[in-house]
Amino acid sequence: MANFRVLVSDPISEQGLASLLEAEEVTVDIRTDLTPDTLLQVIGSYDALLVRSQTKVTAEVIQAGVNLRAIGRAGVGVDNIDVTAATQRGVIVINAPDGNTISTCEHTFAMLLSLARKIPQAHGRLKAGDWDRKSFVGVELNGKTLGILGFGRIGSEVAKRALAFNMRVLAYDPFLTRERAEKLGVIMSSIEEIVEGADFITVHTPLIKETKHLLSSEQFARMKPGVRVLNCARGGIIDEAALVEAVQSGKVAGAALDVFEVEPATLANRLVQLDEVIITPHLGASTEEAQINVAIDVGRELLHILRDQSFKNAVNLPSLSDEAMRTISPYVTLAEKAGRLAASLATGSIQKIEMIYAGKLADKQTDPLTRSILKGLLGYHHGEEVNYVNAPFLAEQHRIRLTETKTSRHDLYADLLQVNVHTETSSVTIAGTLIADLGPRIVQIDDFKVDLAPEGTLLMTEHLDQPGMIGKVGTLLGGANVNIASMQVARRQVGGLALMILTVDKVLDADTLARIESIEGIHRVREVTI
Ligand SMILES: NC(=O)C1=CN([C@@H]2O[C@H](COP(=O)(O)OP(=O)(O)OC[C@H]3O[C@@H](n4cnc5c(N)ncnc54)[C@H](O)[C@@H]3O)[C@@H](O)[C@H]2O)C=CC1
Ligand SMILES: O=C(O)CCC(=O)C(=O)O
Repeated sequence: MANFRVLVSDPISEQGLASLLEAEEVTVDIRTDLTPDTLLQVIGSYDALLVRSQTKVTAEVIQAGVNLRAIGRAGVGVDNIDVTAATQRGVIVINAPDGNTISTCEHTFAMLLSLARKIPQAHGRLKAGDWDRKSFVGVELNGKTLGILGFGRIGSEVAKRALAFNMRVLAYDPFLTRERAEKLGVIMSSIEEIVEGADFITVHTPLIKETKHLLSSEQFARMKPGVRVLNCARGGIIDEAALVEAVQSGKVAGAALDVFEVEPATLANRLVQLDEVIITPHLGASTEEAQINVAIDVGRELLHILRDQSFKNAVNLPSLSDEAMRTISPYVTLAEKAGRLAASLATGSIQKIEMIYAGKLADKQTDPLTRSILKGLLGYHHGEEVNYVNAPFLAEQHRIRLTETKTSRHDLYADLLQVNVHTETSSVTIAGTLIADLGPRIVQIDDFKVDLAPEGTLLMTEHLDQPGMIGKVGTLLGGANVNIASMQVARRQVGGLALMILTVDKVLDADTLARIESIEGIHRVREVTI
């Protein structure tokens, strides 16, 4: 049994990690004391790395992790992981997106109420021995407008609670539909409508190029006087310098922040010092429940990856529903084998790969098939370093043009997957389909119609369609003690070029291949194990 080594380098609930800790084939090392340098020294001997947000998984760490197959994040945001570097190296990055949604939403709501009623400030004053009732007059949430920027898991949960407090909720998210907004009882709005119309604004987007400083001085200028803003998502979505100014000018009556542009935040951050700003040290997901939930989710999926089982929550792979995965998975093997076969027949450096999905396949999510074709194609030349994660990246790196075409009709087959590979000197076409009870079949090689199970070692000859050719090859193979398991012959026209494909029981030596190639009338011989 394989023995996988997993390094857990941040504090993660051991109760949640039980499935990983108890797996017979997995050794888990929990080492939360590693410095960046020691992490670099030890990472080479691990198959997987599990982190929360403390460990910085840099390109250097990923490079040093020569055996790394996966990096797991016990939480949502993966901004402490260099996902691009992981993708380039073919390392899968997974997160645990669902486990801390409710905790972070509840923390946001706790901050919303605290902000409205100045609870932290009043608490601090009384703890200091001062019974001050005048300074802490708050506002009600009842009847106020809450603007939510980013209406994903957390944003939509915040909305439900706000509605229960009789707030009017405006929501903006590029993926929000009117239908969903209506169903949840929120008003689908633009960023401008939220900025100009809300009494409270809360952000729940990831921190990406498009959301960096989503709220900046320009937006603060257009807000209602006395607006209150919250950030329990990521530091940097609200421009901190602009927020300081807006609070000091009185435009913003208060802010509640769980996250900061630089963490840990210190007294050097002016927001930490402003009385109107209430703060927590990135505690959104810090509940017993959330920490167990995210550990269960990430531990389970990591185990699936190590066991080569299907897994969820990959950040650098397309995400498919279970149903979509079920319908597409029978084609995955066909796609990879079609890619490998195409690579074995193509001569010269590949310039362009066309992938055509016809018939029923045209309605499916075909990204996993495209990745499988590329894995088969590029893996033929580059070996094991190519996987589903880095195959598109490697194609891009080799400046190979990729095209994908979908067409809902096919004259002969219910569904057909076709790969056209163009090199600087030639082109190869491979097409395949799934046939009930038989599984994947290759049905076309260039313009030859064939019916071939894509498995085992294939010997392919292109030769002149003339009497005796098959016999000569068969005799030669018999003399070399090579058994033929199956045979296909196709031709364009009588006496023209013909294609023969033999499935043979063992890989041929170079001498036998050369002797076949030297038979008169044989134009080309190729052998591939797929
Ligand atoms: N404070 C904490 O401890 C925690 C913080 N978070 C952070 O909260 C944020 C949201 O998490 P989830 O709701 O789970 O993620 P999610 O992926 O479910 O939702 C994010 C939403 O933001 C939307 N979005 C993306 N670009 C946008 C844009 N330019 N404008 C408006 N919306 C945009 C997306 O369409 C998506 O619906 C993440 O940044 C996450 O890292 C999550 C958990 C704990
Ligand atoms: O691990 C944590 O507590 C941080 C949670 C978080 O920010 C996230 O899941 O994105």
